[in-house]
Amino acid sequence: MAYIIETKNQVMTFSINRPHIRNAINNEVMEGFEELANRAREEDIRYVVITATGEQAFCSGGDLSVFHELKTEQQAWPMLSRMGEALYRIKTIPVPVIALVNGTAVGGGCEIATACDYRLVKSHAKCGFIQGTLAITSGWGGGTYLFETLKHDAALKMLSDARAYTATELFENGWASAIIEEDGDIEQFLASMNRVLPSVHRAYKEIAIRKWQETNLKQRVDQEIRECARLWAKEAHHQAVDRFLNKSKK
Ligand SMILES: CC[C@@H](C(=O)O)C(=O)SCCNC(=O)CCNC(=O)[C@H](O)C(C)(C)COP(=O)(O)OP(=O)(O)OC[C@H]1O[C@@H](n2cnc3c(N)ncnc32)[C@H](O)[C@@H]1OP(=O)(O)O
Repeated sequence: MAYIIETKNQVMTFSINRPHIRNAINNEVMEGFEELANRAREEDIRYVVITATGEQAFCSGGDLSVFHELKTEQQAWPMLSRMGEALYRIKTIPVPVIALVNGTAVGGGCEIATACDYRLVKSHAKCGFIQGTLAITSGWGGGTYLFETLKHDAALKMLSDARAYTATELFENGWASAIIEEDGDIEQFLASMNRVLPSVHRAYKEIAIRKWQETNLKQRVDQEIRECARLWAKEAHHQAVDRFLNKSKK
C-alpha cells in the first residue's frame, strides 16, 4: 500500500509509504489524501498527523517517473488540480493538522507540509520549494499557502531560492513550528495541545477557515495551479525533468 491511515487515541495519522522513491506522490497516494480528507471529517478525532515511512524523506513531490508522461497544459492540469483540491480539503479539516516532517521535503512535499497547521521538523530534514529548478512554480497550492504562513519577504525568498533549507533555517524563517530529535517528541507536542478541549481547538480552526473563505483562498490556489500547468508544458520544464530522471538511471 502506498499510504497508511491509522487512528489511535483520536489521532488520525497518514503516512506516505513509498520510501524507496523518497515518498514521491503517485495517483494512489493522491487517492489516500482524498480518503484522509473525508475520514477526518466523518470520524471523532482530535488531531491529524501527516508523515511518511523511513528517516530519509517526508516527500520528494510528484512522482516524476509517472507524471513526466504529462506533456501539455491540458494533460498536467487534471493531475495538479486533483492534488490541489485534496490539499485544500486537508488544509480545511476542522481540527489541527500537523506535519511530522521526518526527512527531506522538496517540491510538492514542501507544499503538503505547508498546507498543515504545524510543521514539526526533524533536525536532519532539509526542505525546499525546488520547483524553480524544474522551470515551474509550485502547482498544488503550496505557494499560496506559504504566503499565508510566512512573512511576505520570507515566503517570496523561500520560493525564489528554489533550494532545500536546513532545519535551523526553517525554524528561523518561521516555516518550522519546532525542530524535533525523536519520534516521541510528537507525543509531547500533542500532550501540550491536550491541555484544552477538542471543542476549543475546533473553534479556533473555524476562525482560520472563515478567514481563508473570506479571502478567496481556493480561487487563489486555482490560479496558482493554472499558472503551473502553463509552465509545465514548456520545453525548459521537460528538459529539467529529463535531466533528473536520466541522472537517476546512471
Ligand atoms: C509534480 C508536482 C510538483 C509540484 O506541484 O510541486 C512537484 O512536486 S515538482 C518537484 C518534483 N520533485 C523533485 O524534483 C525532487 C526529485 N528528487 C530529488 O531531488 C532527490 O531524490 C531527493 C528528494 C533530494 C533525495 O535525494 P537522495 O536521498 O540522494 O535520493 P535519490 O535522488 O538517489 O533518490 C532515490 C530514488 O528515488 C527516486 N526519486 C526521488 N524523488 C523522486 C521523484 N520526485 N519522482 C520520481 N522518482 C524519484 C530517484 O530517481 C532514485 O531512484 P533510483 O535511482 O531508481 O534508486
